[in-house]
Amino acid sequence: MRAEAVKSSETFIDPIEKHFYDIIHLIGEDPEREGLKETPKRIAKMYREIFSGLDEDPAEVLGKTFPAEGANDIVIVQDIPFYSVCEHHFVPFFGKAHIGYIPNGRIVGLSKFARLVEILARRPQVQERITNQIVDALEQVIQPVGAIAVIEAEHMCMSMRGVKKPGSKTRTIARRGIFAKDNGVQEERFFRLLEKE
Ligand SMILES: Nc1nc2c(ncn2[C@@H]2O[C@H](COP(=O)(O)OP(=O)(O)OP(=O)(O)O)[C@@H](O)[C@H]2O)c(=O)[nH]1
Ligand SMILES: [Zn+2]
Repeated sequence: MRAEAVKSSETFIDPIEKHFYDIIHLIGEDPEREGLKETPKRIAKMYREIFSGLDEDPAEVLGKTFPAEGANDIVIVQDIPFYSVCEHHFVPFFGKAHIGYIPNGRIVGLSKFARLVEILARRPQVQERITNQIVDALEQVIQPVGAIAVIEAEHMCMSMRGVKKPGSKTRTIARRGIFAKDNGVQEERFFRLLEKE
């Protein structure tokens, strides 16, 4: 591979730009050719966007909750689409998240589930961690009777490179409270209700 390209760092607004300028050179391309000239800047801007979840706190996103006396049965928000970045290869993995919980006097605004998935996905991640962080955030903020999250995703690092198996899906699950304690009774209900879709 080539040596690092020479361009004064003053010409870069974002330090990420400088590093991508060098990477483009190192792979054997010309970072000064017209089509690539603005690419380091675009990538820097994109990285600030797709990793913006690192600056956000899941508990804060769910922070606003509401009382709901008598709401003591399962609530499911399903098919929340997301795009994340695999922390091993820095290529996308994407799919859908399904979240269920049984309230314990307090409920969460429905949009906040999508916001929660969004900020957890906008970080370098592994699928298992996002799944667990979803239920941990719910536990922390509203102490539900139980919480469950399922994520189904395709990993580009398995599709476009490496083992090259496009279409293969990974499913992860995380359970807290009653979902982990009642020998699968609530978990089975959750999956039955999901299948109704
Ligand atoms: N458990 C888990 N593994 C992941 C996730 N995303 C990517 N991986 C895996 O991370 C692993 C990294 O394995 P390594 O052997 O260190 O890297 P590699 O040589 O590039 O592996 P290959 O992908 O098999 O070519 C691979 O098996 C990926 O499939 C994820 O969200 N969860
Ligand atoms: Zn990967």
